[in-house]
Amino acid sequence: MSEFTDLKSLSSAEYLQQSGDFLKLTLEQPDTLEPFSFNLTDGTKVQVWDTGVICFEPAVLTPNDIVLSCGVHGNETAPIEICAALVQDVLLGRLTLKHRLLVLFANPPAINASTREISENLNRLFSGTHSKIDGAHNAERTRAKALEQYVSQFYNAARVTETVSRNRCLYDLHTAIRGSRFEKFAVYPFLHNKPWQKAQFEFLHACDVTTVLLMQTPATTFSYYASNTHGADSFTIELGKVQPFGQNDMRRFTKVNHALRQLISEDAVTTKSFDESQFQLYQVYRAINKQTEAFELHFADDVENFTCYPVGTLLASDGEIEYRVEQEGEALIFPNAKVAKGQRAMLMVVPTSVVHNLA
Ligand SMILES: O=C(O)CCC(=O)N[C@@H](CCC(=O)O)C(=O)O
Ligand SMILES: [Zn+2]
Repeated sequence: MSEFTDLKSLSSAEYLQQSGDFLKLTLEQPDTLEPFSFNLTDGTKVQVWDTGVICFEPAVLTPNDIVLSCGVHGNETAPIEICAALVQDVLLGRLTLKHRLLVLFANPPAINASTREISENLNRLFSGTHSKIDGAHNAERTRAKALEQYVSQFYNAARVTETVSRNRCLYDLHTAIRGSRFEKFAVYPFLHNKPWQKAQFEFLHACDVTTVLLMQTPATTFSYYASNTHGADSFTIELGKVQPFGQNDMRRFTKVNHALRQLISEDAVTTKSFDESQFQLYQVYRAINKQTEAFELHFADDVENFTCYPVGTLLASDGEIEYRVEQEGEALIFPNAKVAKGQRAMLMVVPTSVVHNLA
């Protein structure tokens, strides 16, 4: 389609069929988009459920239900660019879909504003937190509730046969505020002591993600919601450091791009057998929550995720409270003094192994 095609002269369906640019359509109408649907020439049904919410259903049934999400934090642009290109290629017939797919551009107003959030952190509002009675009403709460409904609708609408059990996954793609000793890493939500999945580590390896943080407690994140509520294989996947649109070096995402495209268009992703020695595995040693507005970090903004300091080093203070390194090998991750009071301001993590609980 010509780059001069005017969105306003076409219906949304016509625009999408001609341009494949679902991200542009979403960002032009960031608050709401009337649902519509059409079929691709190969029979794949395309349904737009809302702004940023697009569902694809191939004509032939497979057991896999795949959700890809991005833009939960509006300034994390690389995953948004990856997903937008992937959706466009499916819509324009350059990538043939094999499995049911739901793609979510999670927080369009924050993407437009190039900010992490508008009113509050969307990724702290899942598993019903959006509707806690003492909470505020805002666009992120409304969106968190809607996203839960769309994910439920997607998984529940799968055409189930009696003999085939379905495989659900949800990969929530992010980038981190800081640089990282290990550029890409995943957060594996708490599985309530069920075994960690070897096939999922193999998929992460194919995505060029070999650092994994294993969580030991429930969370209010999107990935924990998908895992705990829907039994999906799910991760938060951090693909590098935040950059403005157009400033991502897309060559750094070749492997993850390829793996995601294989995931949706082929029977299986090409993987290597799991070998723990090729991974950096961590578990949470302690979570440090911001208790007062006096919370401050005692290291520089360019200190990378997974940095270790000697035992006794002062890392943060919160009024009278001091947080010092307690254990050899303890590494910091996601330090952020700007979070809301009561929220996680930093995690301290330690190396671990999964061989004792792996399926
Ligand atoms: O770089 C940071 O400090 C934050 C990056 C980010 O958005 N991380 C996610 C992790 C979610 C999880 O724990 O699964 C977040 O904080 O929401
Ligand atoms: Zn994020």
